[in-house]
Formats: sequence, structure tokens, C-alpha cells
Amino acid sequence: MTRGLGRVFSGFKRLVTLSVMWSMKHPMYSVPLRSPSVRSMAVLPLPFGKPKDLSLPNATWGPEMMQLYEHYNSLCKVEVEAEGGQKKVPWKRIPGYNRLLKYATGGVYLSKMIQSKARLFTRNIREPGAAFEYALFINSEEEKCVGIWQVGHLLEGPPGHVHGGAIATIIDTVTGCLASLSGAVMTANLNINYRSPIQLGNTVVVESIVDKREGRKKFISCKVTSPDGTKLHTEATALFLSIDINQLLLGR
Ligand SMILES: CCCCC/C=C\C/C=C\C/C=C\C/C=C\CCCC(=O)SCCNC(=O)CCNC(=O)[C@H](O)C(C)(C)COP(=O)(O)OP(=O)(O)OC[C@H]1O[C@@H](n2cnc3c(N)ncnc32)[C@H](O)[C@@H]1OP(=O)(O)O
Repeated sequence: MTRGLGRVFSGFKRLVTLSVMWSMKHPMYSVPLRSPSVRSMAVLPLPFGKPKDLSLPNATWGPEMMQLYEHYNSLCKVEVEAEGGQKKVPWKRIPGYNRLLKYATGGVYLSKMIQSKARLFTRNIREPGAAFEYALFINSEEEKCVGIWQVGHLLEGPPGHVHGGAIATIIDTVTGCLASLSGAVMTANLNINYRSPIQLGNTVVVESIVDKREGRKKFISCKVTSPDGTKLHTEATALFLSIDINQLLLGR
């Protein structure tokens, strides 16, 4: 019993530490803890273990996915010269969890998320390899996000090929990740040209860049290609608007 409670407590401590570290790096997730309505949603410690980072390779990843992962992961170790002669590592892998906010806000919204059983759409299928297998890499210097995706058999649209809605999801995720680099955003517009179908089980590379900013608006473009870049599958442009995340979460 005592050991059980100890595990609960240490799990909670780990969760809070991780959350604080993550929110320091990602200000969009930092929710002001002093807001009275937020305080009223604070929750009891719960027995979460270490969150599983789902953007790490698993046994279902094929050779192309692994090759791309190793390439972009190696970029995450390369230092470049930054202002003032300091060194910087511009590329970062974004960890992936099945509950976007669970590990991100110090538990503030946990009760809401647990009660709603909410799961991140792209991470909600438990069978590895069945749907979206992916990792996102972001370059904050160049304002660029690259996603490597292996698309599984549950995402079928036309026979043997990936559903257009699944492709839209992939694009929304990569462009959304880039757009949210400096704060919370919502997709306002997504414009997609499907150029060539993607076979189920294949791996694709999704590259996105910021084209333009205007006040709260970020215009982002994106292309989906084969791993060697020779085949263009999809092109898209997206408009994101920065939002107040408190308004979204508290439904104001
Ligand atoms: C909370 C997001 C979390 C994202 C986390 C991201 C990354 C984290 C790391 C890992 C990645 C993992 C997952 C990421 C996955 C996916 C990202 C998904 C994002 C989404 O999947 S999100 C769902 C779909 N999304 C919606 O459900 C939006 C519904 N919608 C609204 O919530 C509002 O509509 C809103 C907020 C968009 C705007 O509302 P608003 O009131 O704030 O602004 P308002 O309407 O006043 O417009 C201000 C100015 O924008 C212009 N404007 C507005 N809309 C336009 C349009 N469509 N086309 C052209 N211009 C437009 C106006 O014309 C005006 O322009 P001007 O100022 O020049 O007059």
C-alpha cells in the first residue's frame, strides 16, 4: 500500500517536472495558473507513469522511415553559430504523446481531458503501424517543419491508397506544428492539391515553411513527396491564426 502510494506520488512528480520543462520550452502550453477559473479545475495527483513518446521508432517502421528518422535525428545534433558567437542546435525532434495537453500544463487540465477521454487524433490507434506512424522535426531558425510519415492500412481511401482526409490530417499536423512554434494557433484555411496517390504502407516526407506573416496570421506552404523527393504527392497552403488558448480550453 505504502509502496503503491509512493509510486503514485513519484509518477506525479515526474509528470509535473516534465510539464514544467515542456511549458518553459513551449510558451503556448503555459497556462496562467493564477486564473481563478483555471484554479478551480486543478486536479488531484494521478498515477501516471512516464509518458510514452510515440514519435520514436518502433518495430513497424520500414527501412525508408528508419533512414529518414536517422537523417533528421542526426541533424538534431548539429550545432551552428548563432548571434554573439554562441552555438545553437536549430533542429529539434518534437516528442509525440497520445494526449496533447496531458503532459503540457502541469496537470491543470487533466481532469477535463480525462473525463472527456480525449486523445490526439493522429495518435489514438494503439496498434503500432496500423495508422499514422510519424515524427516531426522543427528548425526554429529557418522556420521549417519536416514530418516523416509511414501510413498504415487503416487509412485507406481509394483501394490500396491513402484517404484524402488522412493526407489533410498529415498536412494540418505538420503545418500546425510549424505555426504553433511561437504560440497557440488554429487552422483557419487549408487548401490542398492532390497530385499523385500515396500507397498504403509507404513512407512520405512532408516539408513546410512559413511564407508570410500578417499580424495574427501565418501563411504556410507544404509539400508531400516520396522519401527521395522525386515524386510529388500533394501540395498545400494553410492559414493559421494565433489564438488565446485559455479561451479555447475554457470555452469562453
Ligand atoms: C490549439 C492548437 C494546438 C496545436 C498544437 C500544435 C503543435 C504542437 C506540437 C505537435 C503537433 C501535434 C499536433 C498538431 C496537430 C494539429 C494542429 C491542428 C490545428 C487544427 O486542426 S485546428 C482545428 C480546425 N480549425 C478550426 O476549428 C478553426 C475554427 N475557426 C475558428 O476558431 C476561428 O474562425 C478562427 C480562430 C480561425 C478565427 O477566428 P477569430 O475570431 O480569432 O478571427 P477573425 O474571424 O476575426 O479573423 C481574423 C482575421 O483572419 C481572417 N480570417 C479568418 N478566417 C479566415 C479564413 N478561413 N480564410 C481567410 N482569412 C480568414 C479574417 O478575415 C480576419 O482578417 P483581417 O484582420 O485582415 O480582417
